[in-house]
Amino acid sequence: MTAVIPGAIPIPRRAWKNTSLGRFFRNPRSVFGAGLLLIFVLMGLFAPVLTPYSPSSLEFDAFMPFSAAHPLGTTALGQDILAQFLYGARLTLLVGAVAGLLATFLSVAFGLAAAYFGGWVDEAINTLINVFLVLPGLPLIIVAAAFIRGGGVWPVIVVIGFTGWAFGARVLRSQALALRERDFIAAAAVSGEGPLRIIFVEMLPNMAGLIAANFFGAALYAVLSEAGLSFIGVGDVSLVTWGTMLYWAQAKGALLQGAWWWVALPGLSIALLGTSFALLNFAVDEISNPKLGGGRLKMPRRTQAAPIAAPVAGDALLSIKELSVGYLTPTGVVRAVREVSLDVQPGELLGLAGESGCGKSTLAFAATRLLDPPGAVLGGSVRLAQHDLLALSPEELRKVRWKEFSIVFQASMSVLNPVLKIREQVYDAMQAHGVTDKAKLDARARELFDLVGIQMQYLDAYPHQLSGGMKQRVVIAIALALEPKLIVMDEPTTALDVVVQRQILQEINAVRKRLGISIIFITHDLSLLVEMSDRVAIMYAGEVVELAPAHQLYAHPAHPYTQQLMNSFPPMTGPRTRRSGIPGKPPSLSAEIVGCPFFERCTKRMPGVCDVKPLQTFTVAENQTAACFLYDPTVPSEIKDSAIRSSQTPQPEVSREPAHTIN
Ligand SMILES: Nc1ncnc2c1ncn2[C@@H]1O[C@H](COP(=O)(O)OP(=O)(O)OP(=O)(O)O)[C@@H](O)[C@H]1O
Repeated sequence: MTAVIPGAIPIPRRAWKNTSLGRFFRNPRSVFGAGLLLIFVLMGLFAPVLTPYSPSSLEFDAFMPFSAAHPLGTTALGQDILAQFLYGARLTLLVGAVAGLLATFLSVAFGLAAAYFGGWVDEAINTLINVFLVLPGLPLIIVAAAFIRGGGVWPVIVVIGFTGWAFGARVLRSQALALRERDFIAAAAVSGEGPLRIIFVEMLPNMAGLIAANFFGAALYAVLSEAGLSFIGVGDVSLVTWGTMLYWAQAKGALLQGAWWWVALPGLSIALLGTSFALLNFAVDEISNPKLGGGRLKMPRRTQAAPIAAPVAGDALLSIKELSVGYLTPTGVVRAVREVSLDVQPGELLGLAGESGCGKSTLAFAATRLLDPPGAVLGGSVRLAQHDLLALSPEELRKVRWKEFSIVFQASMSVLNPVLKIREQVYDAMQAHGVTDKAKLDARARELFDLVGIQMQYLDAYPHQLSGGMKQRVVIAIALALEPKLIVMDEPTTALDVVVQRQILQEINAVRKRLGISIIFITHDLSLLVEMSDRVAIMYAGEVVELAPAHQLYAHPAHPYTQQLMNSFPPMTGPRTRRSGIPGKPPSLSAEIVGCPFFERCTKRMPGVCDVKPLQTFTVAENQTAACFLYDPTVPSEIKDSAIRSSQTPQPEVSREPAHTIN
């Protein structure tokens, strides 16, 4: 019996009619296509039962009319036409199925290899595909078949298979290339899945419809090619297929003799077989794509979070030291992160904020070894517990990722594979790290769903059946699967509406406190960050310009940039007032920055100090640091006082650029 949770919209148990087989039988095209194919298969299988004659026996008179003994008469050579037709189905289907499979196998192998390995492999395969596509199909088969003429059915199958793969390979290559760029493939690679598993478990199921279409197309091509070859007398005309029936009917003047059915029967059957392949092609495509098979399920009521425990204090879990990261572009190096040092304590939620383009994501990507070229770490170190993250080999990194730390990105719900059920995807991360026991996997999945507030029934849903918020919860559940010590969350809720964002953020915070994991949290919502973080780091132009406990940062922001940033947001309490952004724009990260990067936009700037001295970080209060010369004990207090005084009088605008988005 399905348990009913009050207030929730239960997912009905998967009725038989909702299974792939159920949908197959409810689809008129698949029923008609499969029905036709079944008739032909049964005809071939039961040929010895349906007719007493051998198809090649020449013992009867030529062109005998219809009779009880010969319901379809006889051929010019005295063979029973019904026997020829029934037995002909056997070889015709065999050629279609086996040559279709062979061509499909080659298409999949070449198409996937080209897309997955890229580079010279792709170039070589693409050239081969182009050569096969440029060569005219039928003449190519005729030439090839002429060499192996009279060798039975297998040479015909081989020739058709080897000449019929190129078009499918091109289509599958394009599909695989598109899939390779999808987030869920990148996520599978990041979670440690090997190339074979990625190809066979992640990519192939997503291509099932196309592969099936390819198979039916190739089978149709094979049947028609065999008929064409036989009809013109190439191939083995001593075999009995519908193609050779056409050949003999034409050669012996069946139409002139009035025996039109000798031509019509195999011709019409070939057309009907083609129709059944085409119908099955459409149906399989629909069934293999879960998006076409079910409705969207509604958001369930969230479960109540358990009481929250305080975070555990102790030595730094993550220690980033003087990390410098750049993008090596043709016009020079964009120095996106500049000698950043940050520590994250066990159980701590460290918020990271700053304007768009200040290097938050680059810092998160570089620290977790996810930076792709042209990004490169230019210096510094990252330690997570006992691991020197930047020095780990790919294999060592694979073992550490998900187990020691995991990552949730902006809109990372797109990492969910659309054709795999949520359950399989939750299991995946755990299986990649050696948890294979089904009971343990199931128990853990249930635990995780409970943690992030999703009903268990959704384990058996497909991603498209979940709302955006639920998908994001699933991704967070997956990130929690192996109880990592640290989760890096880069704007994990940006793609969601404000209400769902809040819910999920609160949920994340509750889970974090309950499990004692550390989180680096990047979000555009600074007031929320202040509310939920233990400490907040403010980044500007690739540097951490202020680091302080959240309440301290809120009550006494030290850096003028933080102060101006805070002024850009509505207050958490009190009346709402009109807010403006920070005038001006950050400096170019490609250029050398002398002095304070915020100098041009700062209302408290001290010319002659801030724009000439190398930037340093100063202690402002207990646990609060700021990269600002207002806190430099060597700068005379008169200069500081004058700068602060002048900031209280209206400032000339440095730039009339529109305010920037604050992230
Ligand atoms: N592939 C790239 N090539 C060159 N420059 C890049 C590349 N990716 C990012 N950058 C630059 O690096 C700087 C930091 O970008 P990053 O995405 O880390 O900032 P961010 O603070 O996370 O911004 P956002 O909040 O918009 O994501 C920006 O100036 C950006 O233009």
